[in-house]
Amino acid sequence: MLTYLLVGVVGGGLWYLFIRPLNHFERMVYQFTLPTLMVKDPELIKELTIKYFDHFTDHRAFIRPDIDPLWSNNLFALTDQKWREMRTTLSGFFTSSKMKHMFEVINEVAQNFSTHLIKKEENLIELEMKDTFARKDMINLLLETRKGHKIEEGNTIETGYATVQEDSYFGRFQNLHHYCMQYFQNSIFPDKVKFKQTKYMSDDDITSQVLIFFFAGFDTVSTALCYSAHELAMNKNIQDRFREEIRETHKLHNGILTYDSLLKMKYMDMVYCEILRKWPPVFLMDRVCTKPYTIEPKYPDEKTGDFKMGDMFWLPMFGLHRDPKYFLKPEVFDPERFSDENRDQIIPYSYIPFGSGPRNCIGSRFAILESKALIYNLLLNFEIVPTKKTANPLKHLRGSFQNAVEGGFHVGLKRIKQ
Ligand code: HEM
Repeated sequence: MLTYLLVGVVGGGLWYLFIRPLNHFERMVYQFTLPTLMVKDPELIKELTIKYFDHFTDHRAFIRPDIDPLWSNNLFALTDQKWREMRTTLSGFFTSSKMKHMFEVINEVAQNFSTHLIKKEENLIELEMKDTFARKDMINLLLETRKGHKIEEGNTIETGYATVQEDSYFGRFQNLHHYCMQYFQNSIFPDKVKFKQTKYMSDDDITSQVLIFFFAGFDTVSTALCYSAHELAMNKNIQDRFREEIRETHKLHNGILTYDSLLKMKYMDMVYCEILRKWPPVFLMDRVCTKPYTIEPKYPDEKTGDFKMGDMFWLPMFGLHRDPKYFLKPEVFDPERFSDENRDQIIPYSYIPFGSGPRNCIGSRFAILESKALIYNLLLNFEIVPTKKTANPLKHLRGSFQNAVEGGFHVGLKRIKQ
């Protein structure tokens, strides 16, 4: 009896402290002693991230500027006015025309990825994408940073950031990213960037931005690609239809992929949007209150939600994207959710893989472009199939800070004879 009482009291206390629903829109969680509002209501997401963005401009700082200036000066970590100025400067580097300008490089490396696999001359290449990429390439990246701006003949590609060995398949994709980052550094940031007519970005500022572009895009894009490979392997019909569209585009443009033709591919876009819906690489994002704010109650029995400076809220991407209120049968991989007819039914701000408002992902265009270029070249030459090692359903690895799955992403690549 006493045990039941104890369990009831402790359980109730924990529930009250950590997961009690307060209002229609929210759930309070604690990061140790720091109360954090988990915002579940799309309308409130809009209110806090767009309409009253001025009250919640920053992400939480993990590293003090005096300890690591390189980290704290990057766009993700910058706060308030410094963030505004840097964001204004950097936004110009991610416009459609800049992406168009980079496309040749992006596609060249994406093609190289497929060519390398074709050279294997194996009927079925069995791969674990994430593992290969994470273990081998991070080591290479850290140890072999060197100069150079070329793709060499043979089995090794050199970039300004890394040398990736020939058996490292998704590393070849990573090179796409490294290569483009080098482009940013060499071509878009010549010597010093002019900053608001009077100021200049220092070398350290530039390095900080290149650092965050690399890290923010490093794991996210390759994670999205791993999930893409898995879902396409498990959904043959979708893969076949997707390849059909790729072949049509290939034929129509005499085998030359252009920026415009890639982005015109509707089914590709539907598939990639659905990947980011079902498997958002960033499953949670934070904001810190920088100016006091009160959320007004919506229903008579609700209380106001008072934010003071330093309080936080979280945007739960994964939770929203898997909520049956917003996406029917959320576990089902269904690109039709993003067809022209159905897209309008998606409740605004229930789908936010790149975050929301002025602080959203600055690299989203770039991420989409490099992912699509890689998938295009891959599907043109290979059928992605499940192997004995393919886990289905995938299970997220608990206790990992990264977005990883139990046992890894195993698929097979079957060469398509042209
Ligand atoms: C599929 C790939 C990617 C996903 C899902 C993703 C997602 C996100 C999310 C959710 C945020 C936070 C947005 C918010 O707080 O509202 C973010 C911020 C950011 N991302 Fe990405 N990202 C991706 C790829 C990239 C790439 C390729 C780059 C760089 C080239 C990049 C650079 C950044 C930067 C610099 C920020 C901070 C923006 C700021 O604070 O102003 N991301 N990203």
